[in-house]
Formats: sequence, C-alpha cells, structure tokens
Amino acid sequence: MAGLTIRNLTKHFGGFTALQNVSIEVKPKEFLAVLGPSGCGKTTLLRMIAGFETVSNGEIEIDGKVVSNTQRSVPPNERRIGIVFQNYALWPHMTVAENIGYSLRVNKVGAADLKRRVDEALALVNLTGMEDRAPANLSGGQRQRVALARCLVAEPALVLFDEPLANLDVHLRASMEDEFAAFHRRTGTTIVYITHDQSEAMALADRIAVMDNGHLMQLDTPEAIYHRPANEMVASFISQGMVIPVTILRPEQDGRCQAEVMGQPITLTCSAGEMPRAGAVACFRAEQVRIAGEGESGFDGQIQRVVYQGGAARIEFVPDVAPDQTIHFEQPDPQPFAAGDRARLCFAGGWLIPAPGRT
Ligand SMILES: Nc1ncnc2c1ncn2[C@@H]1O[C@H](COP(=O)(O)OP(=O)(O)OP(=O)(O)O)[C@@H](O)[C@H]1O
Repeated sequence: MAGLTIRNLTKHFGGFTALQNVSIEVKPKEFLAVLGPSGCGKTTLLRMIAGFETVSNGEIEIDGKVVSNTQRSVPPNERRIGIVFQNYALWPHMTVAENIGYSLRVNKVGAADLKRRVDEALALVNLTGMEDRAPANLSGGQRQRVALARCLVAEPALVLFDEPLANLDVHLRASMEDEFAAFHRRTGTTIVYITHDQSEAMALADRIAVMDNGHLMQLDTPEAIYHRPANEMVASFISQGMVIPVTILRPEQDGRCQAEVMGQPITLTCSAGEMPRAGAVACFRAEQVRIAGEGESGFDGQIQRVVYQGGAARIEFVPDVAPDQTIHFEQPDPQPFAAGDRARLCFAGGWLIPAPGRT
C-alpha cells in the first residue's frame, strides 16, 4: 500500500482561497480522517488528491511519485485511487457483480480473472452470495459496501472516502463504522476519510487532520486531539471543549503548571516550557467538571438548562464570576438539578492551550 504526501498545498478559486499551505503526510496503511466544519476545504482537498482539481501551489505525491504540482497533473484514472462517495453512484441496471466488475470489463480483463477479483472484493466487504442482486434490492449499508468493493477491485494504492456514511441512519452508521474498521484491519488499505462527524473520525482513524477555513489546525491521534488540542478552534470544535481564560502562576514542571481559573487554583496539563503569559486559555472537558463537595471551594452559579439524555443529563451552568461563559457537564441519574437551581462546581483538571504559533 502506498503513502501520500501533501506539501504546502494551496488552492485559489478566483480571489477566494479554499486551501492555504496545507501539509499532511499519510503513511502506508494509515487511516487518516480529515475533519472540519462545513466549508473548511475538506472536499477541495479530496478533489485535489484525486486529480479533479489542479493545485495553485504546492505538490501531492502518491507512493513516492509526484502526481500534482503547478506544472503537471496526472489524470485521475492514472493515480490508482479509489473513491467511495456518500451517494454510492451504483449503476441501477447492473447486478452487484456487474457493478463491481465494471472497471475490469472496461479494461478488458479476462473472464476468469474478472470473476476471481470480483469474488475476492465481495468477500472483503462481506457480500458473498449477493452478486446477482440489483442495487435497488439492497439496504443503504449494503449499497455502500458494493461501492467499496467496486473501488477495491481495481486494486487502488489509496482509497478516498467522501463522507460515506452521511446518508445512512444512526444505527446503520454505527454498524458501517465497525465494518470500515474491520475492513481496514483486514486489508491494511491506506485511507483518507473525509467527514464532518467527529465521533466517526475518532472511532476510525489512526490520526485526524482537523481543518478550519482552509488551514490545517492540527494533525494528531484522536487522543491527542481530544486531550491536547493545539488551539482554541480544535478545543471547542472537538466535543465542545470549554475554552476559559486562566492565569498561569508558575512555569511548567513535569508537563503540568499551576494556574488559576475563575478565582480557583487548578493544576493544568501543558506542553513543555510553558511560562506565565498574558491571554492564556485552557480547555476543559465535560468530565473534568464536578459538583464541589460539602465545604469545598469552587465557583458558584446557576443551572441554566437540564437536557435529559437517558441515564444522565447534560447540565448547563453559568458561573456568577463569568456570566458570559457556559459550563456544561454530565450528571448521572437520579437528577438532583432543575433549571434555576444554584450550585457550586469545580474543575478536576484541564489542558493549557499553547500560545498561538507555538504548538
Ligand atoms: N469551484 C469552486 N469555486 C469557488 N469556490 C469554491 C469552489 N469549490 C469550493 N469552493 C469554496 O471553497 C470552500 C471550501 O469548500 P469545500 O467544498 O472544500 O468545503 P467542505 O469542507 O468540503 O464543506 P462541506 O462539509 O460543506 O462539504 C467553500 O467556501 C466553497 O464555497
């Protein structure tokens, strides 16, 4: 399986810059998710990797060969890339096997070889026995698997997924997530998976590239992105992290620093070399918020909303000292709170977000 190198990639559409200086290295067999809000440039990036868009600057290398730079662009069909789209794009008048074997027939692959490769692809996506069905007689998840088999049969160096689960219902998404993960474990295919759904990215990817406004914000493992976001965008975009001003009291020691948040002392995890500085902010996760014990110090405030989620509720709380800030946390049943109640909370940890330009 091939690797993919994206170097200083920029894309202008007229006066609009959709991608700005993006560099990403995808290792062979890696599963990389590209995650970001609508309009951040995910599809543009995918289209450039596939060769549907030229580059304004920078270059793309697949398996060590340059396929796009400002001078040249290898056509999509010569890039050995498979693409799985969200709308499957299956031929309705062909059977499952005919759909899967289409590209081989076009390339005049012999009948015996074609059947063997189609059978192998069917087995890879757990569709053996369904070769004679029409796409109309398949479930959404099965159609998506046919689309995957159709792309695998061509033995691509790299498979691009463009929001492949966006059209499926919640239950089917979960089971397809399992299938994609199992498929990746079985085949070791190098995958670039575009999504705006962070739980999908977290569940599937070895690493996640978080994008915003055409810029790469962070490229790291799901755990690092969650626990050590590089900036405020990543902190708040991933799992609605709470970004709150803090005062750093002492320089970093052993990956931690003493700080103050909303008038309360706190120990934050942080990157090496952090020093007291102006404008510091930290990211707090819902599980790092708790109700202060009897007589324990904390910050007082009012419960704004209680949203029941089955087994637990999401509680939204506004602190008296920071009325513009909403703190949210999960409270397991039975629910002690209602909107309007007073409470005292404290934080049990947090991550000091590195100063801008220093990640
Ligand atoms: N051909 C084009 N001409 C002009 N602007 C474009 C073109 N294609 C994309 N854009 C703009 O580039 C930006 C990035 O678009 P892109 O489709 O890559 O975003 P995205 O992250 O995939 O969004 P979504 O999740 O909504 O599909 C958007 O502001 C979009 O309007």
